[in-house]
Amino acid sequence: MEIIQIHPQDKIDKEIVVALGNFDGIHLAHQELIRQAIKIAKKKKLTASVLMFTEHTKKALLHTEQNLLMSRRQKLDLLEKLGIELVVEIEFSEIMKMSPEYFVNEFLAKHLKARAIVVGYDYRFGYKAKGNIDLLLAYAEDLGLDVKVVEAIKKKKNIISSTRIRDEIQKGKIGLANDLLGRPFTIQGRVVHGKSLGKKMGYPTANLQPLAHYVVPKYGVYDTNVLVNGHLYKAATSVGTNPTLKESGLKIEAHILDFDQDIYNQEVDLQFLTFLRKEKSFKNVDELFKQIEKDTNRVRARK
Ligand SMILES: Cc1cc2nc3c(=O)[nH]c(=O)nc-3n(C[C@H](O)[C@H](O)[C@H](O)COP(=O)(O)O)c2cc1C
Ligand SMILES: Nc1ncnc2c1ncn2[C@@H]1O[C@H](COP(=O)(O)OP(=O)(O)O)[C@@H](O)[C@H]1O
Repeated sequence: MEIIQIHPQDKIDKEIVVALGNFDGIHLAHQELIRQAIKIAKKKKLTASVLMFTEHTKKALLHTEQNLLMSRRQKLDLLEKLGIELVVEIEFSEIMKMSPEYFVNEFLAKHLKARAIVVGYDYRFGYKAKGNIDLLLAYAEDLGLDVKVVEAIKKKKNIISSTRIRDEIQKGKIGLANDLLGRPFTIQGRVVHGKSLGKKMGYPTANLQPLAHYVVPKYGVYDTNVLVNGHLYKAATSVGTNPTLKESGLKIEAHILDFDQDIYNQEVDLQFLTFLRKEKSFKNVDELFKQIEKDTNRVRARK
């Protein structure tokens, strides 16, 4: 899969079919859009592409909201796995300024050489999101562009959306979120140093520094898997502020079962499977670690 970063004036030299959207999470409905794009690409001999909006690095650093379902790396890896051939990245601030007409007639049709477009039923585009599906269809007809609009896909009577998945994760409904994603919600993070109390008490934990501004799962303990160096291990994971220890700030820590390696500074993938219990403030550290033992046993018992 080829990845290119462009500015509004740049032109690309391939004729493409382009799937449009933000694709945070690449959930089941996003996956359908991507399948449709690939189908059209095969039929019309076009390059199967996705247009991705990036944030200016400085702005991304200032970003205070924590709501992403995946990092850029995770998105690119999944798009490649699904069969996308080209990802075109452009800064959102540059797209935002284009009028709906310029976005379709100039940017998509001329600069990107889009010959077909795949969008979801509620797609908006252009300056102040003024463009909608009807407008897109009208411009496309004049240009002779093929447009495939994917209807709203539902699961359990509700439309699948990134917003809905974020809400479920924040409520601890990981099972449902994973059903809508079509895979486990996964936080990528680097293992950093904590207070080293875990090791002393027989339950070392890998403290994760997330690699993106992920949505934060409901505080509590989760049954998880963790991918370390290509190996998948079971792990009992805590998300929260560790109230027993009067700590402050968010901590995501995984006790990996049957594991005894130094993994400081390594990047791992933490896959959330089930919410086990709420975070609690225990009377003392011994009580806390008795409970951690029980949590670990529940994870061990999982098939
Ligand atoms: C499975 C598991 C469950 C946890 N549950 C709680 C909890 O309910 N309340 C709490 O204050 N801390 C909880 N923690 C966090 C521990 O306080 C923390 O992992 C421990 O103090 C070790 O910290 P360290 O990695 O900085 O050494 C839990 C940790 C794990 C691994
Ligand atoms: N089973 C395990 N689960 C998680 N981390 C482990 C495990 N075994 C060894 N480690 C290593 O030990 C570190 C955790 O030990 P801990 O005492 O909790 O230290 P810290 O407070 O720095 O997180 C991890 O970052 C990792 O390098």
